Amino acid sequence: MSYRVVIPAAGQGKRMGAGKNKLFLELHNEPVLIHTLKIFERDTNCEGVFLAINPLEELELKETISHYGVTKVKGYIPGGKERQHSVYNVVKQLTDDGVILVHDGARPFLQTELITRLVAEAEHADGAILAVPMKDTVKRAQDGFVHDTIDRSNLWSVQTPQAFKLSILSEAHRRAEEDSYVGTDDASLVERLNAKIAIVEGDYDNIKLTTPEDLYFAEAIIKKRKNQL
Ligand SMILES: Nc1ccn([C@@H]2O[C@H](COP(=O)(O)OP(=O)(O)OP(=O)(O)O)[C@@H](O)[C@H]2O)c(=O)n1
Ligand SMILES: C[C@](O)(CO)[C@H](O)COP(=O)(O)O
Repeated sequence: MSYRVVIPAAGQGKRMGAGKNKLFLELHNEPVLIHTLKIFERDTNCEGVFLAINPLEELELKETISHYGVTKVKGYIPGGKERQHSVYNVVKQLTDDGVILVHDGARPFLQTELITRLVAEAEHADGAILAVPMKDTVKRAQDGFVHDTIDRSNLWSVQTPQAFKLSILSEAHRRAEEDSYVGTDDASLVERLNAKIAIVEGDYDNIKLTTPEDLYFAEAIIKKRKNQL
C-alpha cells in the first residue's frame, strides 16, 4: 500500500544542546536527517516526502539533500512554533485522500518492515501508531513526592511513524487548532475524534534523538547494524 510521509524537521534541538537543529548533526559522516530520508528513499511504497523546515535552513537543506542523492522530497514547507503546527502546515498543503505517515526527522533508525506493518494496520482502523511496551515503572509526582504508581501493563512508549488517512489527519488538526488544543503527537489529536487507532509494536532501536546521551545509543545501533550486514 503506497503512502506519503510528512517529516517535521523544523525544530531547534534545544534539549540536544548542540546550538543548532540536531537533524544536521552527523552520524557516521551523514546528517541525521539524511539517515531518516534514506529510509523512505529506498521504500518503493513511499510516493513522496514532505518536509516541515525552518526557512532559514532551506538552502543548506536542499544542498545537503541533493549532495546525498535523495530524490523523493516533494515539498519544503515552513514549520511552526510547535511540532503540531509544523505538521499541520504541511498537511494543509496535501490533497488526494490516501495514507499519510507522520515521522519525526529525529528518528533515523526506523526499519522498513515496520512501515509496511503500520500501513497495513492503518487500512483497518482510523489510524495506526508504532509503540513499544514501557520498560520502566511510571509514577505520578506532586510537589516533588510520589503521588501514585501507574499500572504499566497497559502503558506504551509511543514512537513514530503514525499513519492516518489524510482526511482524518486533516480534520484532527483542524479541530485541534479550532480548540487551541496542542498535543505531543498526532494520534492525540485524532483520538479527540473518538477514533480507533491501532498500536503496532515497534522496536527499541527506533529512538528519537533528543538529548546528548541518545547520540551514544545511535552510535551503538549503527555499529550493531553494520555488524549484521
Ligand atoms: N516546532 C517544531 C518542533 C519540532 N519539530 C520536529 O519534530 C520532531 C520531534 O521534535 P523534537 O524531538 O522535540 O525536536 P526539537 O523540537 O528540535 O527538540 P527540542 O524540543 O529539544 O528543541 C523533530 O524532528 C523536530 O525537528 C518541528 O518540525 N517543528
Ligand atoms: C511524536 C513523538 O515522537 C511520539 O513519542 C513525541 O511525542 C515527540 O515529542 P517531542 O517533544 O516533540 O520530541
